[in-house]
Amino acid sequence: MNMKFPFTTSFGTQQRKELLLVEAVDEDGLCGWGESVAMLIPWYNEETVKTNWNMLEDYMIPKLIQDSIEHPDDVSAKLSFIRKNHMAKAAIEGAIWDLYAKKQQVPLARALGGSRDNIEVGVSIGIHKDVKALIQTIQDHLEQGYKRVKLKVMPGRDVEVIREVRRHFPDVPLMVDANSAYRLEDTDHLKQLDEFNLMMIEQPLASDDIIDHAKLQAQLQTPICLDESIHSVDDARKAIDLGSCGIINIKIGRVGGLTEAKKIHDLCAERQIPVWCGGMLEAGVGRAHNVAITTLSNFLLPGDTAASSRYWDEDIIEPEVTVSDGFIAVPDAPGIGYEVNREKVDRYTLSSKVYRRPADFS
Ligand SMILES: O=C(O)CCC(=O)c1ccccc1C(=O)O
Ligand SMILES: [Mg+2]
Repeated sequence: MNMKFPFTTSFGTQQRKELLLVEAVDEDGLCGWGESVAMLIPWYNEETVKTNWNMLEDYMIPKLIQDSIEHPDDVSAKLSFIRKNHMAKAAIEGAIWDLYAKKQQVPLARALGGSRDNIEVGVSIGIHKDVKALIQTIQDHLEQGYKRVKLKVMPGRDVEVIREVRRHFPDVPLMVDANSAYRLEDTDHLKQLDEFNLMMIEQPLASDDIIDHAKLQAQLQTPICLDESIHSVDDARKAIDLGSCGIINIKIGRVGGLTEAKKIHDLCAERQIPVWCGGMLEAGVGRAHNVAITTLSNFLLPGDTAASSRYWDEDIIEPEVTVSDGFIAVPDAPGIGYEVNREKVDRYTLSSKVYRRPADFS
């Protein structure tokens, strides 16, 4: 699928998306859907669409197919013999969560323990070459009701750009995301951001770091939010203990699925660390999963899950995810609550494969 606009971050520009969908079908013919957020190039983490397919085919599906699954919370334990590959794990676990919720005839949001019936959303805006164009993009999204604006930044596209944005929008809830573009030596430079009353600065330093982030946070007033650095509830605990961040971005794919996402959410609630749901330019299935997890009580800040129409001329779900006054209404149909449009999925499909349980499975 091609996005409506090229999206530029400190690691590169993307517009074409290939996404891996997993459909889990039970003995009664009920089906659940999951979407991998891996990209075509391993920029954000080490996974790609192809490595996901490989991991699913060679290790994950053979393991899950050989015994019964009582509850979706069991999936991550069954797959724990495989290191990392979190986006592939999340794709299949997500399909099983959706299937489970449909079987229980409850919305996925409720199956996960969420209680909100609408969620507040913001928008993530890529690096623009031209500041005027950026101001216009921000203006357009504020008019559409988005509750906060996140700007991608990198060295050379930061302090002066934010100053100009603040001049136009002095009171807008604003944050920035560096996708690991800085180093600890940039501390003095990053301190200049404190004057802009930013909600947070997301992932300024290395994707595998929590030590330097703690040193940086000690020097900054603006809270650091970790994205890339948090892969598990243990990572979150260590980062909180070290003082590496004041806020955590939860992405279902990055942490290996909804079960781990819930654990991080619960830990952060206990430790009074607000969380919000990050985005990975998802199509409808992934977007629907993000909506469901965001209904949990400690998702206290607007997420990056914007409307389908921000990204796609046509999404693969019905209805599409829509935003009104900065809120998404959480669907109340069972499972993810949106229908996957099979005709559209078929039209976009490059390859697909069916894996069946052995005939003697009981
Ligand atoms: O609109 C979205 O889905 C969020 C976009 C976004 O910020 C992002 C997109 C791709 C990879 C990483 C990130 C990020 O949050 O760091
Ligand atoms: Mg980020």
